Amino acid sequence: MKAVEVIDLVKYYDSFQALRGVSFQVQEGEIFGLIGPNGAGKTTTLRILATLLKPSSGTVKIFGYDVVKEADSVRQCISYLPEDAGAYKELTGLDYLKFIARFFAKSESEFKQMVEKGVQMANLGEKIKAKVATYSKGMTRRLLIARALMVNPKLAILDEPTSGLDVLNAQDVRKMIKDYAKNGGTVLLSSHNMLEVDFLCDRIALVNNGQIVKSGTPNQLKEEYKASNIEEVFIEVVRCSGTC
Ligand SMILES: Nc1ncnc2c1ncn2[C@@H]1O[C@H](COP(=O)(O)OP(=O)(O)OP(=O)(O)O)[C@@H](O)[C@H]1O
Repeated sequence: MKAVEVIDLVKYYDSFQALRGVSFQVQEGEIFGLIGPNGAGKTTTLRILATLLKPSSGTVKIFGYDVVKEADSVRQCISYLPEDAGAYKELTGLDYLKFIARFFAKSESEFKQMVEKGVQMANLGEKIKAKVATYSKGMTRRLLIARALMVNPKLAILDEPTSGLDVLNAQDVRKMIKDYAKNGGTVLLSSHNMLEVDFLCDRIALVNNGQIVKSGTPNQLKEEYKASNIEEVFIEVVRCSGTC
């Protein structure tokens, strides 16, 4: 089944056109990455999918539900993690996970399962009982990713999940995302780190200047452009656009 179907998505901020006809699909169980430089339109796309921003035109469906006409049904399928998300600093990590789980769990046993899963995913050891105010950036990010995934969304929308993290924390977060998809979840993420998506994503779309300039599996793209990594592919695609 199609988890995401985006057709000819356009977004204007006043007279500025941030998205110029973006189309892509994500299949259930995939990790799909929107990759591109700062200002390419990744966050705008993700915020529209998360029902936080209205498109100017085009169609977006999440598991068959229209993000404009059926926003409530879409919200029940997704978990969205913004790039600049924060957690309540005065709560402990554990209390924060419990606070979130209360909104989503339909029974006491589901609540317990969610919290247990969140604690396991965040993998913060004894620090889970310390206040979020005492966490490093990496620890907070791990808590937030755990929060987004523990509620078992059909689709996790993660904006720059590893942004600002050191190598070890970034690797932990990537593993959390991989494990989530291995267990049947679908993930749509954005990144401007073109090297990490090789490891993480089943398929990627390269976004530049409000448009998807190329999409495929990382291997397909590297082969097509005889490149050793996605950064080289991106440079080649942008260099060639309009001239090759
Ligand atoms: N609220 C807004 N009002 C006006 N312009 C905006 C607004 N939000 C984004 N933009 C513009 O739209 C374009 C796309 O921005 P967007 O945040 O979607 O890019 P991005 O690919 O997520 O970038 P980054 O990697 O830096 O987060 C940029 O030129 C940005 O300046």
